[in-house]
Amino acid sequence: MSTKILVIYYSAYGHIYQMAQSVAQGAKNESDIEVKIVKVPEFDVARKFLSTQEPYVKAQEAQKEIPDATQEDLLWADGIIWGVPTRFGMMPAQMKQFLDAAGGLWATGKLEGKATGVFVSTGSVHGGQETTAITTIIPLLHFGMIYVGLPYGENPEQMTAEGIGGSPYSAATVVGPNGELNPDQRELTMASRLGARVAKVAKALKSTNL
Ligand SMILES: Cc1cc2nc3c(=O)[nH]c(=O)nc-3n(C[C@H](O)[C@H](O)[C@H](O)COP(=O)(O)O)c2cc1C
Repeated sequence: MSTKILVIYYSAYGHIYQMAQSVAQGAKNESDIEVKIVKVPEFDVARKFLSTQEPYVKAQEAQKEIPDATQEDLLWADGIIWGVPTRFGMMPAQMKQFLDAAGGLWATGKLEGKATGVFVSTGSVHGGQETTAITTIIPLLHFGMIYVGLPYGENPEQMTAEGIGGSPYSAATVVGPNGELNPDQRELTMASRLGARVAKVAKALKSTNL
């Protein structure tokens, strides 16, 4: 039976959505992997406010075919990769709400043993790429998931003094203060390698029945 990888993300302005596609492609390139992409539902109150912004409206239009995430998706998956745009150096409330609502899965240990990884985005280089990844890891460990990072050995693009995303903790992109940048090819490559790495670990864990 194939190993199932869920790419679950929230993306107001589309950058994390672009990264999600590379993550999914990297997972799909591995043998015997089934991939599903879902988005964390928007808050009604946020939609009302953000819908006055053209970049938000455009980005949501581009994602309209992506189904909203459910807790069943989390149960379906053998590996779960989370796309998290930085809000004040940590995950957005939309993502936190989704995780909080899945507390029943924590209580029953339903996500324990699943491989997991994270990709993030920030406006600025030092706006919280690493804090967002590391603080996202905390609830994932509470759920009992097995965290997969992005080591330098597989991702030499990280070894640079340039202001691009990517660290041992997660794949990442820097979008610019006004969201004016698209993910750099190196950031997309690292995202794709993260997808492949989580897929491989999920497959290995599945074969051990952990
Ligand atoms: C309320 C809010 C808070 C933000 N906080 C940060 C921050 O702390 N550091 C940073 O670099 N960027 C910050 N940003 C910029 C977002 O990280 C950026 O818009 C996001 O990464 C783009 O991803 P998306 O296009 O997938 O939505 C913030 C944006 C918003 C709307």
